[in-house]
Amino acid sequence: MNSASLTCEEQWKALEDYYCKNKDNLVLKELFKDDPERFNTFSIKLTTPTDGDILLDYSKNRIDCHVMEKLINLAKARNVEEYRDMMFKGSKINFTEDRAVLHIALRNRTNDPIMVDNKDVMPEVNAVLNHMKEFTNQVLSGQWLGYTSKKITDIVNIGIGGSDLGPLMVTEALKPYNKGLNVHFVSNIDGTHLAEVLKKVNSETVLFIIASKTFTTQETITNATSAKKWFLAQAKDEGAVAKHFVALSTNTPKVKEFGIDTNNMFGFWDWVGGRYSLWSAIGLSISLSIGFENFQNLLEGAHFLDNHFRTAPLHENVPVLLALLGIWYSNFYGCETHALLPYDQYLHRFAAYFQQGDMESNGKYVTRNGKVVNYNTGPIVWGEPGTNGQHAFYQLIHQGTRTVPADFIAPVLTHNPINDGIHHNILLANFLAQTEALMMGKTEGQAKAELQKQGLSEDCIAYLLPHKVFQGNRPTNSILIKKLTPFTLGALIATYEHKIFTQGIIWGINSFDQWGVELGKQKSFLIVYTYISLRK
Ligand SMILES: O=P(O)(O)OC[C@H]1O[C@@](O)(CO)[C@@H](O)[C@@H]1O
Repeated sequence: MNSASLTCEEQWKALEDYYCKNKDNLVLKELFKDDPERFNTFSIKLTTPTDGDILLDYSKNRIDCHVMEKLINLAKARNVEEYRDMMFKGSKINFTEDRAVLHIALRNRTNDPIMVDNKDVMPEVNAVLNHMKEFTNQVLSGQWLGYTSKKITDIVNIGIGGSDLGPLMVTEALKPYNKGLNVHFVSNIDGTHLAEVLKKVNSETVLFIIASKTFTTQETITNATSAKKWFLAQAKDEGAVAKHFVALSTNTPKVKEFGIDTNNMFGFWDWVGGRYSLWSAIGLSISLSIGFENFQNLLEGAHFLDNHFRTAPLHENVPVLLALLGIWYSNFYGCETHALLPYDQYLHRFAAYFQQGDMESNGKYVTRNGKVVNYNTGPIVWGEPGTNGQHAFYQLIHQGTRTVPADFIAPVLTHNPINDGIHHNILLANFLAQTEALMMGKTEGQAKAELQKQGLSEDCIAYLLPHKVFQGNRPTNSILIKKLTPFTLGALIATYEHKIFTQGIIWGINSFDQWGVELGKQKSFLIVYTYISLRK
């Protein structure tokens, strides 16, 4: 029987059988020795229109062609392609909230109609983009003036989760494109977060952006209320609020109730998930930071990757391959975590962003059929930029008892070639050396030879030797972009969004609701109200 025609269960069993028989035979240094073409076999290059190539090198994974064939067959058996097409068409695949999942519409640069409830969403998407463009240009040109007729110098984005992490990560990543505004983010209910920012801004030249899809999130509304109180204590005029507060939300009544002029509201829709919302009005702080044209380039990059994901065959599909490799480690090697290791300081919030993106999407244990899973779903996602991580946790990655699949990400070119580029050369050397060292390890013979060169006694060598051996065979992906630009960042983020989507479909879970965050919130409300009532 052609293995592609097996059922899901049979495909999963085929992978389990292959894993059990071959898990100890998949030794990377042997696989490379046996196949000089291994890199070419297990790497993919995407050529962008103007921002160079994007390379995925997945050759340093514990796979061979049989594993990849079985994983692709599993994806097919789990109808990944069908669900992908349903998402792009606007089907309500977020089945517990009866919503479409259409962050791809926010960056649908071809403007092809996308229907939700028999209505093309693109006219409204474009209307909000035009409003964002107009407002961005007004603020950056100095046309938009505060209550004392001064231009805006600082923006403060008040939001949390998807209303904070995306704008924060992107504005940090694209700092080289900043147009001059000082950009601040307040998210934590801890008063320290807002207090420290308020020390840095002037009520006459600050613009507060209240970012909240629901406009009911306790942290955000509390922070926004305190910011407004601080502002009015200085401006002393309710009329001044309209010049210094804008809202990003789906909830017009709540925005009005807060006291923000709905002309200063940038809307979006319930089919935009919070953790997928940076492409929407939630991205206003990004647009104000880097300019609307660069925000559009961010959208273009994501759209480029959307087209790749939508059209490339599964075995040449970057997000699908990353997803399947993650499944191979989570569900067969039993790995609990996945590390995102960007070798670029501008991407220092990249892992944090995908902690929500991945863990709030796939941290689920019930399938679309309402059954409790009997397999692992979303991994614990973590990471820090290189080379800092090397001095923090690489000891565990190299010699710990756990296998930590890791994605190494780097730009070939830096924005800051200081000191004749020596810094970037060292950074990239570490990027390359670490993935090789994780793969090759260090044998007892190699470690012994090194110790002997140090002139140590035989007893000392025997004592130290076990600690100096590296088992190696530790899996990594290497992702290289030409340079960190709005386009390549957009493509990179979309890559991981679609990886998460693909894994959720294979696990049969809903990646687009987040009931798990509600329980804690409800209890915190109860405690707050109890505390307040007791104080009276
Ligand atoms: O944008 P908002 O509605 O204020 O929600 C903020 C965040 O809160 C959640 O934890 C959901 O309650 C995240 O999913 C969301 O991004």
